[in-house]
Amino acid sequence: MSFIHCETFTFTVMDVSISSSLSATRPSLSLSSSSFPFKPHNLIPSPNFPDSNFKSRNFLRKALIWRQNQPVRAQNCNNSPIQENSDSSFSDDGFVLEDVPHLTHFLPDLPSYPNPLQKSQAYAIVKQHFVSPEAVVAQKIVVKKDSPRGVHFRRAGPREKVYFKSDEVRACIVTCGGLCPGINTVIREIVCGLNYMYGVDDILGIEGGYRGFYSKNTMTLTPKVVNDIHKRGGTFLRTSRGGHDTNKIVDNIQDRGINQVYIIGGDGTQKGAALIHKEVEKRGLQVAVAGIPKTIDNDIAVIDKSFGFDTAVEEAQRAINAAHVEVESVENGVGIVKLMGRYSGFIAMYATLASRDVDCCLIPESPFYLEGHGGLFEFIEERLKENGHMVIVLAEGAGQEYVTQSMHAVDEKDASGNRLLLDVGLWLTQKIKDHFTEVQKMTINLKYIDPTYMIRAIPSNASDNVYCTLLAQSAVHGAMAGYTGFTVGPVNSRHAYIPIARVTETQNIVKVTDRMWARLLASTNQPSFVGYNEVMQERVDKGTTNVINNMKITSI
Ligand SMILES: Nc1ncnc2c1ncn2[C@@H]1O[C@H](COP(=O)(O)OP(=O)(O)O)[C@@H](O)[C@H]1O
Ligand SMILES: O=P(O)(O)OC[C@H]1O[C@](O)(COP(=O)(O)O)[C@@H](O)[C@@H]1O
Ligand SMILES: [Mg+2]
Repeated sequence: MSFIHCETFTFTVMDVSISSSLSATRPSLSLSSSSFPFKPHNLIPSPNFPDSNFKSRNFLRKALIWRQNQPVRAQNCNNSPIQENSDSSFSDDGFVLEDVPHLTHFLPDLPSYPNPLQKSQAYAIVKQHFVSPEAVVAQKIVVKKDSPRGVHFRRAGPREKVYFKSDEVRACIVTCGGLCPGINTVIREIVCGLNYMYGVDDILGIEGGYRGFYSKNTMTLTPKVVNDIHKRGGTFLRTSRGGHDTNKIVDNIQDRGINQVYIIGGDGTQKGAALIHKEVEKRGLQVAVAGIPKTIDNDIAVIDKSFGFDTAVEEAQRAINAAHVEVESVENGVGIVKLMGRYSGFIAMYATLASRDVDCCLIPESPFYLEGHGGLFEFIEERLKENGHMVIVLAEGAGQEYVTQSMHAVDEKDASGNRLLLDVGLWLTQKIKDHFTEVQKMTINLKYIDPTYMIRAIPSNASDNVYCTLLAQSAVHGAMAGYTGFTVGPVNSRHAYIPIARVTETQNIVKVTDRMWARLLASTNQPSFVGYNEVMQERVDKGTTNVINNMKITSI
């Protein structure tokens, strides 16, 4: 068994089963990484680790070749050679650690200090004060007996050593992108965590998103100032889209003497955080950059779930209930509820599964069609005959291709470059109305509810509050321990430090081939629309249209 990793190097290799017997001797070995030519989030695969699980196959192949050509030099994490454990040998069990950067990677002489939590009353009773440097969290927990051990992330939590003296910390917090329930709780808990756990009392709030670094004044944050903010929706610090200017931001960080930056935001924000981290590293500044992932859409990769998502699903129930009450009180009532979800239908899917009053859920990941056998119109007709009413839940990103084409709209973008969506709810309402009055000659009662901003603006519920606290405290522990360029989040229910690139390279979407979507289909009994392509092709073959894309629109 062998264990090769090092907090002090950018690249990490682990070919190891971490066992408790090993942790006592901390069998950490490191490879000299100076000659390593590329560093996509510090990942080195074990030699026989199958790269089919990864997007960056090429990288892994190169890493593998590089790794096989390297002389192995055993060291511990303080760079002093250690004796290889007797039961340590290189094993090809496919263990991979995707490590996060550490300040000592580019500031090797940075002094460390004992963690003040050692003396904390709160932690006095905890069996193991500090998270062992060997503790990692597996990305995949459902495995087969002989499958490679796979990707792991560093477990989040307090470390024995910190790389900042409490009275030398000047932290700042910024919130960017769209709103989401729970942002204020995260702000509050970063401030309180820094203050109560580490005695830090110099914390600045950057107002109005990234551009606030260079165009606004800062506000001083103390536990007293943020005491009540978790009871409010929105963000106490305000937010914005666009305005990310890496150099101006880092100039400002430098000018203000900030050495810990906490960045709360979605995929766009995290990409910005990665750039800030890189610039900080380039300038050789002792500045820890910590990202806290935020999105109501739950589309951030790797982490189990984003904060505010549970609150959103819960609040969505109120809109669905209202739609249901309305439509069951009239004849042929059809309720349409639009929920957020730009590219992913998680809110719609979970709200549907939770509600039991929803007859049909439409999400961006599962294309649907309106006319013909197996189409939405046919399904609505059946449900109305059967029950006299029905409720449709619609994610805002669903059917965008239809709406765009029918409105001949041009692509518009917001200040951050995100495509602006058209209102699919209004479009669908009109289509259903037209179909049933003009084609079916049937009177229906349509009620369209768009609760999106009402959902996004509420404070977080109890479970999200707890979750936000964990995120905030993990971020604080990570920054104090000298980690940087990382994002925090739960992976299989354990909080971990994840390289930022890992959460921005892909977006989480509902996998319609997974069992969860099947559960939804089984609960609503809606059409799966899987025949979509076949139907379209059939129509093209029949000569009704020449272009599949046009067909989608002209036939609706
Ligand atoms: N690729 C990127 N590189 C640097 N900054 C970015 C990038 N994408 C977005 N940002 C910045 O991140 C902030 C929030 O991005 P946005 O996409 O609006 O929200 P979210 O972070 O929730 O996805 C904005 O200030 C924007 O300028
Ligand atoms: O109207 P805004 O503020 O641009 O926000 C709308 C978008 O924000 C979202 O809530 C996602 O926001 P983020 O990208 O900031 O996470 C989407 O669901 C929605 O399309
Ligand atoms: Mg986004």
